[in-house]
Amino acid sequence: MKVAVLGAAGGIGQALSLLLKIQLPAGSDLALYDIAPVTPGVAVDVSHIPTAVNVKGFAGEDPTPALEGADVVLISAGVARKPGMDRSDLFNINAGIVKNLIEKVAETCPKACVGIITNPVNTTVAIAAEVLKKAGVYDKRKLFGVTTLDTLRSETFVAELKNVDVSKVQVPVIGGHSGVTILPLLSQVHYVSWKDEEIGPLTKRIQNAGTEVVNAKAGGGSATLSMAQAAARFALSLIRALNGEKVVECTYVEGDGKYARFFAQPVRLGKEGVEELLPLGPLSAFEQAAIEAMLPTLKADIELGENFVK
Ligand SMILES: NC(=O)c1ccc[n+]([C@@H]2O[C@H](COP(=O)([O-])OP(=O)(O)OC[C@H]3O[C@@H](n4cnc5c(N)ncnc54)[C@H](O)[C@@H]3O)[C@@H](O)[C@H]2O)c1
Ligand SMILES: O=C(O)C[C@H](O)C(=O)O
Repeated sequence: MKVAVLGAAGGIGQALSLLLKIQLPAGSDLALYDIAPVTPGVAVDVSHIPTAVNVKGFAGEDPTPALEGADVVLISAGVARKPGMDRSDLFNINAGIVKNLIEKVAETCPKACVGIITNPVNTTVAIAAEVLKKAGVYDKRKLFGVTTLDTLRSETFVAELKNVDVSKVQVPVIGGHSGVTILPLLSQVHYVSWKDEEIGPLTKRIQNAGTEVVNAKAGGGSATLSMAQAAARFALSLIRALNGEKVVECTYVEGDGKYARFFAQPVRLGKEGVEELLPLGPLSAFEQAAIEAMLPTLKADIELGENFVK
């Protein structure tokens, strides 16, 4: 199994590379790529950790050598938010970066599973889909927006608020990855009962958690360490599935289009990527209303990405 990280010299990329070096199955190859000249050095650095994972680093304008033979490509290349910005403010720079990188994926490893971390995820995934489609290699089972950080945050905040063992908390998070499009299905959390007045504020905290980090870092970037853990969890689940296990994760994929072309939802992963879209399950009146309320934003975000490529 070969995993390529594009954006590997960045805040997320370096921490993710470390986690993958430590946790990928023995015999895996890890290719680290970034435009930053330090990237081969990042690879040398993590390569000294004694695990049976082969690491190579590549810098410069062309990601092709990193992508050759890749089974999984994780993309965190691009710019991050500063206080006062929305994720959508990153579109002008990150749209072109994702488009160019995905063109190389389409040429070099068209059958790879691709996880997009670069914001605005609601839009960059649509860009990636359109680029792959144009190249005639789009397989919707293999393209993912990585929304796992919303799941991690939901697990953490629910456990804190309800004083329960965090390792037992599971929270499906659906929709997209910005503001009101992030919807944790708190009504489905097992072993927890809710007061009506808890749901609104907790939902809002989860939706604004990215901004909480951006403000706390005060101009020094956005979530990197928790995001690296989220991306590692997603990638390791995907790799277990590609190796034959059945694994369930929430992720932003092209589904049945009931709500929007792309929608984060629980999916069963298998040897070819998404094997089955799982039902959202019973929704509370609050959750049903929140889905309806997010759809204009989510659909506009998706359309922006589609039009960028067309
Ligand atoms: N999906 C999520 O939940 C989530 C969470 C946190 C951050 N993000 C997003 O991830 C992205 C990266 O965040 P970060 O904190 O790692 O930023 P960063 O600035 O620390 O790192 C970005 C890296 O991308 C590299 N890069 C820029 N253009 C490139 C190109 N054309 N090819 C290859 N590499 C290129 C830079 O050299 C840099 O090393 C941002 O867009 C951020 O908003 C997403
Ligand atoms: O909030 C951001 O800009 C980064 C990321 O999407 C996050 O949720 O932390």
